[in-house]
Amino acid sequence: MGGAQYDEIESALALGEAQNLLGARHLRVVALATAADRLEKYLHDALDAIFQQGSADYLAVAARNNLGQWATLAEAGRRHSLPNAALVAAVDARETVLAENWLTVAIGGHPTQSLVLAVCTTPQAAPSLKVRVAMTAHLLGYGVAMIRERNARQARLKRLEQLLTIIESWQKTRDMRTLLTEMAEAAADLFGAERASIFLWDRPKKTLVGRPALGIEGGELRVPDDRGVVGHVVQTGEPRRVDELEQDEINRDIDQSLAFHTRNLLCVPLTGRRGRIFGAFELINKLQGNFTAEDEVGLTELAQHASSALENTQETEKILASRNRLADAAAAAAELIGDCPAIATLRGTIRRVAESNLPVLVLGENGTGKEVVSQSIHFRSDRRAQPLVAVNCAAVPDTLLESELFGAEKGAYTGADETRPGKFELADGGTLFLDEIGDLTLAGQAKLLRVLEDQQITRVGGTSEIQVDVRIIAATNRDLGELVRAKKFREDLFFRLHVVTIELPPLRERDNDVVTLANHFLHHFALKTGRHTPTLSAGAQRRLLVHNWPGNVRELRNTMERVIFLHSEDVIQPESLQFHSLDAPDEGPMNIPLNDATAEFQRRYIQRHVDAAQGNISAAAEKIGMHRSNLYRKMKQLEMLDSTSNRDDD
Ligand SMILES: Nc1ncnc2c1ncn2[C@@H]1O[C@H](COP(=O)(O)OP(=O)(O)OP(=O)(O)O)[C@@H](O)[C@H]1O
Repeated sequence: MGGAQYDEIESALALGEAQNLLGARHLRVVALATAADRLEKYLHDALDAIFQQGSADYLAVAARNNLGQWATLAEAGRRHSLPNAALVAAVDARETVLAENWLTVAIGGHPTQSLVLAVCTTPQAAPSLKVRVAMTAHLLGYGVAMIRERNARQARLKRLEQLLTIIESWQKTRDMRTLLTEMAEAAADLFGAERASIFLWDRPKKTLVGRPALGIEGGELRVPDDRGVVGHVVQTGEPRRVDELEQDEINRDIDQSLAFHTRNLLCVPLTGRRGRIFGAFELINKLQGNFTAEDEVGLTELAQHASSALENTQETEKILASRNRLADAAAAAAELIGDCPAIATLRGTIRRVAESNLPVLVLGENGTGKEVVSQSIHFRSDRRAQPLVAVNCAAVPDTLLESELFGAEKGAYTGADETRPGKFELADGGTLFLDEIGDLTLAGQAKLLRVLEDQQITRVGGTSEIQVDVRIIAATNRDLGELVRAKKFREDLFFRLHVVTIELPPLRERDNDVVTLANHFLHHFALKTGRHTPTLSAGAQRRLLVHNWPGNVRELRNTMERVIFLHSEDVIQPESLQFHSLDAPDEGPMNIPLNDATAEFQRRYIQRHVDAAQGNISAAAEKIGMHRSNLYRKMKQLEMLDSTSNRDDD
C-alpha cells in the first residue's frame, strides 16, 4: 500500500469514522488470525465477516504464483470471474485500483506470493468504498503476516525437530553408502524436493562423485569438478540456488545421463572440520515452487551436520579397514598348524564356534596351543575388529584378581587411588581370554557366572551395574571336574562353560604333526633371521617323532628356534636336536623314594634354568617350555619360591 493511501486512512480516522472502520467486525477479522491454523481458513472466515457489512456484491482474495498464474484462495458473495488485469495492476500500483465495478488492492507484500483483495460492487458505490477497502486489505494483511510468521516459526521448529532425529540416526551409521542414501532421503523429505544427491570431491581426479544417483548403474555419478552448479559450488564454496527462470547454469549432461529434467535446484558446499571443502549437497526440483532463501539457510545447516557425520564415517571406515587388515594378519598368525585328524576337526569346530557368541572352554596340557585357539576364534568372529584381552588367572595374586577382572572403584582397597576399569570393560565388544580359569577365586567365579548370565559386572567397591558385551574363552590344563568335586570350582559355572569344549591333544598323540610343526617353526625363524629355511634329515625327523614332548608345541618351537640360531647347515641332523628333557642332569641321591627323587630332580632342573636366566622367571619358563604362571605354580609346589621370587626382574 502506498503512502497516499495511509494518509487517506489517517484522515478517515481523524474524521471520526474510526468507530465505523475499526468496528467490532474489523476487530473480529484480526482476532480470527490468532485462532486460524491455515491461511485459507483465515481468509475464508475473514471475508465472510467482512461480507456481512453488506457493502459489496462479491469479495475474493486471489494469489499469484511465481509463474504469474492467479488462483482464488477465499471468496464470499455471489461469484464473479476475477478481472486479471485489475489484479496485476493492484500488485504493481501498490494502492487501491478502481476499474468499473471492481476495487482491487494488494494485501501486504510477499516475495514469492502476491495476495490481492478484489471487491465487486456497483460502479456508483465503488469510489466511496475505496478507503474502506484499503483499510480492510490492511487489516487482512496484518492477519496474514501474523499467520505466516507463526507458520514459519512452527515450520522451523518442526524442521529442527526433524533435523535432530536425522542427525542422531546419522551418527549411528557406520557405512558410507548407507549414510549417503540416508542423507539424501532425509533432505529430499525435509525440503520437499524430488531428489537429493551428495557429491564427494575426488580432488586428484578433478571429479565429483555423486551418490545416490537413481537410474545409474552402481548408483554413482561422476562429473568433472569445474562444470555446472555443483562444480561452481565446490570451486567457490558459495551456495547456489537456480530457479525455473535461470536455467543456463544447469549441467544438462547430468540430466541426460539420469534421464531426468531439472527444473530448479539448490546446492551448498560440504566443508570439513579444518575448513576444506570436500563436496556438495544438492536438492533438485522443489515439489512446490522454487527453493527459497529459507531452504538455503536450512540446507546449509543440514550440510554442516552432514559434513561432520560423513567425516566421522570416513574415519571410522578407514580405521575399520585397517583394523580388518590387522585382524586378517592376526587370524593368519593364529592358524592352528597340523594335519592330524584331531587338529583338522578342531579347525572346523573353531570356524563354527567363531560365528557364535557362546562361551568356550579350551582344555589341554601346557603348550598345546590353548591361547592360539582363543586367538583363532576371536579373529575369525565378527568381534575381530574389537579387542582380545587375555588374563592369566594364575599369574595375578588372588587378592588382586577380582579388581583386575572387574575393575575397582576409587578407595575400594588400599592403594586404589583412582577408579580403574577391569579387563571386562577393556574387552567390551570383543573377547576375554581367561587362561588358567581353575585358579579363579570363588568370589570371582560368582561374578564371572553373572557376566555369563546377564552380561553385567560390578566393580570391586562399587554398587552400580555396568553392562558389558564380552565373549568369554576360558582355558585350563587342570581337571575342572576334579576341582568341582573338591568344591574349589563352582558346579554351575563349570556347566555354563562346558557348553562348547575344545580339547587339544598333546603333541605326542599328534602323529606326523611334529614334523609339520617343526618345518613350520624352522621356516618362521629362518625368515626372522634372514636365512634359507633348512630341511630336516630323515634321522632328525625320526628323532622328533620318538621324543615324548612334555612341553608340547612350546617345547618344539623353542627347540627349532635354538636349531636356527645355533646351526647353520642346510640339512638338520639328529645331533643338532637337543631336548631339555634329554639333557643329562646331575645324578640325584639314590636312597630316597621315587616321588622325592622326582621332586628333587625338578628342583635342580628348574634352579639351573633360573640361574642360567639370572633369576628371570619368564626367561627360564620360556627355556623350559612352560608358561610363566605354571612355572611359578610348580616352584610354589616345590617350595622353591622364597629363594628366587625376589630375583624375578620382569
Ligand atoms: N597348533 C599350533 N600351531 C601353531 N603354533 C602353535 C600351535 N600350538 C601351539 N603353538 C605355539 O606354541 C606356543 C604355545 O602355545 P599356547 O601359548 O597357545 O599354549 P597354551 O596351551 O596356551 O600354553 P599354557 O597352558 O602354557 O598357557 C606358542 O608359541 C604357539 O604359537
